[in-house]
Amino acid sequence: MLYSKTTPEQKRLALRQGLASGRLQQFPGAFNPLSARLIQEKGFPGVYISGAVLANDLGLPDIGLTTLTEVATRAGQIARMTDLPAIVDADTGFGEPMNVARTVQELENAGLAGCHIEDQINPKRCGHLDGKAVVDLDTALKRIRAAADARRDPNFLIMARTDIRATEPGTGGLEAAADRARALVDAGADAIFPEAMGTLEEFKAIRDAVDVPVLANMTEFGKSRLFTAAELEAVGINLVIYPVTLLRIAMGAAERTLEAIAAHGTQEAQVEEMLTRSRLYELVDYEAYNRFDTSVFNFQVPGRY
Ligand SMILES: C[C@](O)(C(=O)O)[C@H](CC(=O)O)C(=O)O
Repeated sequence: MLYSKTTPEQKRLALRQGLASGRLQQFPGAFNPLSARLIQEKGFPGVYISGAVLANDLGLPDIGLTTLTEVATRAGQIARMTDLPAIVDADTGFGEPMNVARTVQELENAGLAGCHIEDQINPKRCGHLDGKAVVDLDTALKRIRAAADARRDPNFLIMARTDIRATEPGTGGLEAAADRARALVDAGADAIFPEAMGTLEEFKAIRDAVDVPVLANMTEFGKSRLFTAAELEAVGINLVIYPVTLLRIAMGAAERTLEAIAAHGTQEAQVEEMLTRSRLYELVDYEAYNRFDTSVFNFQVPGRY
């Protein structure tokens, strides 16, 4: 009932333990607090909170328009509804290294278990689009150093994302990504998110370059094929995210339903696809609120007062 009773510290520890377990951690992207409940119920070990989803949810493109306050607030609302650790996309960290430091502290305050900070210039783009540019190495490293220094809980995960792969064609970009990944780890990154890897061999090259956990981004309609968990595990990937999957599928269903209502004057044919009223109530733990109400109502004030 209400918010999760698992503390942010416990969630961060669970995230660290999951990453150290040697098993691939699958983190689906929650597009709202309720979907985080569903992710937990289905047995996943964690929740991802996508910057693209947070921006798109506001009707905005994912080009760095959202503010730290918006991201921390919404990510916090999602994180508090689940016992699972939640990792949020902190884009470029919302400014200079000093801003990155504040970003990390605000995300800690919001109950997140970790975040990733990338090396794109502003305005940033989706990592799977062309025409991206990255900041120089010095700036990229300072962002990560600032993030690592600012955290108060040593288990808050600082993940460095590098977008450099797609800025240089051929193997040049891959070598640049491996070099940058090594430097980012030296600057304090706990994990690496190599963006827009094309093949499993590319993921493996980054895996071999660093000795911290490596993330794979299985976003649809992007530059990477949708590798299975088994394929990713076989090349040593530790964490896989499905950032926009649930939003895309939910919006797809919403679009089809609106078309059906417009065409047929009823949603009758769509009802079978819906979460039923009772299933929805189950997800929000409706019964627990009723029990709480009854127990408070029946509470007997002890006679000594
Ligand atoms: C991971 C990502 O940064 C996100 O915001 O979720 C996006 C996902 C997407 O646009 O599909 C990305 O840049 O890959």
